[in-house]
Amino acid sequence: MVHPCGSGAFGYFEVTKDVSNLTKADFLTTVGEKTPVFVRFSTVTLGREFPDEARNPRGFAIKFYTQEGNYDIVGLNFPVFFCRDPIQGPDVIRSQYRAPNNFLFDWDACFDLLANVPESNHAGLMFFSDHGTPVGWKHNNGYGCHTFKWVNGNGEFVYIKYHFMAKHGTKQFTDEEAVKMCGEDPDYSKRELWETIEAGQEVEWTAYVQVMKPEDADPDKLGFDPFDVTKVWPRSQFPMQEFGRLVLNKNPEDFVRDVEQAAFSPGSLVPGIEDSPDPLLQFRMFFYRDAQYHRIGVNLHQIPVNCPFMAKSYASLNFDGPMRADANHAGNRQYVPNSFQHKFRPDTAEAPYALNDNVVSRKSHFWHEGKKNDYDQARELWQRVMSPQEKANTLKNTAKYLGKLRTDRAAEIQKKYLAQLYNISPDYSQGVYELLEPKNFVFGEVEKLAADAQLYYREKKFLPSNGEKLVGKVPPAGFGYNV
Ligand code: HEM
Repeated sequence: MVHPCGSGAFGYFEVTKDVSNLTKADFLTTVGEKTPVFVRFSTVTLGREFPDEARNPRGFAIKFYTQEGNYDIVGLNFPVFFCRDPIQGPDVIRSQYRAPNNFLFDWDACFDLLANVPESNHAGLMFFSDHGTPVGWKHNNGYGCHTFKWVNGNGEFVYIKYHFMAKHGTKQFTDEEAVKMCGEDPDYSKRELWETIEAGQEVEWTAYVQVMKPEDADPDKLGFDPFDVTKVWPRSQFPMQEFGRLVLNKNPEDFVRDVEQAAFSPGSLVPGIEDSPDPLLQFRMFFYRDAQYHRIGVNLHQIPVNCPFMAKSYASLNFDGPMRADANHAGNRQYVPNSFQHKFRPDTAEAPYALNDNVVSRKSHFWHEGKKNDYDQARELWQRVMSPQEKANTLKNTAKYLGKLRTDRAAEIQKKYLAQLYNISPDYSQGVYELLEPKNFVFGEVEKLAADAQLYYREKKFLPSNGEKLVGKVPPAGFGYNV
């Protein structure tokens, strides 16, 4: 179970810049238009009653109640995730979770996964920096993380990434301050949001997109895979374009009804916004609802916070079943396309969700797999972006937790993990090693391992094969079945 500890609030999204040339999404086409929203913040792997200032990534999930149905952005306060292969997602979660035999937090598992998955160390660097202990929910930026597609009225599309930048600025606790706050007020983040809104203040983020033309989405030209959720798009190449503001101004009335039973899904899309060929995103589009059908029930959309109450014609796709109490399609056909006129939308023949094209999947040719360039962006973050103070804190935090390993494999895990850091930047690795207590190996062993740490647990079949790569445009010959 993930993201159980969290809280949220209602508000609105307002379009501030015209992006109608990029997307036909109805709620984004008119400057000044306001759409109601609900936003839930969370820690990822810590329990519901666990102190919410503890070291962890933060969930940042937005539900837009649009007139075309609900649209969810289910993001994080990190712009990247720990893995790119969707089937590895549950492993990432379990490695940061409690050990099943004794239910104790398991630092061996956490570092073991980072040690063996080269691409996880971009998010790993953020995790152990003070980014892992932000001051409450409101001093966080929110990121969509994945690459999405915006499609305009002419059927033309661009790839995009979302950024929600905290208007109140970002703030972080040091490890010591966060640990102290966990004891003083285990509900710090939840309380801060609640009290800010109760005091009549608004909490706000400015929304930006980065835009990439499909013909530019070629990893060989870019030097990174634009569909890899462990990578960012450099802002110098893909500038941030403002398009709106996200404002929270109303607290929930009932925690269980409005917050606990909120259900977000990356598959909850509206026309004009589509997925990209990112396999982890495509996987998420399906399984969130499965988790929620188990957690809440099949008619979860009838819970007020999940109900698409703004939709011009609200006809649920869950025909019949338990808890069903609404008009059951109200006499409309329960399938599309059909030959009947829709009772509420007589003017449209379009299916509720029509895809722009049929390129929605990719072969498992991860462009960075097994290459040293997997570390390039983490190196950029370490060497160019982080201040000397931020680096010093990161070294201290990392060494503190790396020193907590207890299993008989501890030294091996520590060495392999430091080999990953060495490939990011030798001084990063050396800095952690110097602060590590106790030291059960010499640094020379780390240097040796680093030579091929990029190949740890790489399956040959996933290494990019000759000439095969995913680019943003449909190849003239199509893919496989598509020829
Ligand atoms: C394959 C990798 C992943 C797995 C297996 C996974 C799994 C899950 C599951 C099972 C839930 C609970 C769904 C529910 O009951 O409502 C969840 C919630 C969530 N996930 Fe993921 N997740 C993955 C990757 C990601 C990524 C990449 C992001 C961000 C871009 C993300 C952001 C979130 C957020 C924000 C929530 C909580 C939403 C809320 O507040 O209710 N997850 N995830």
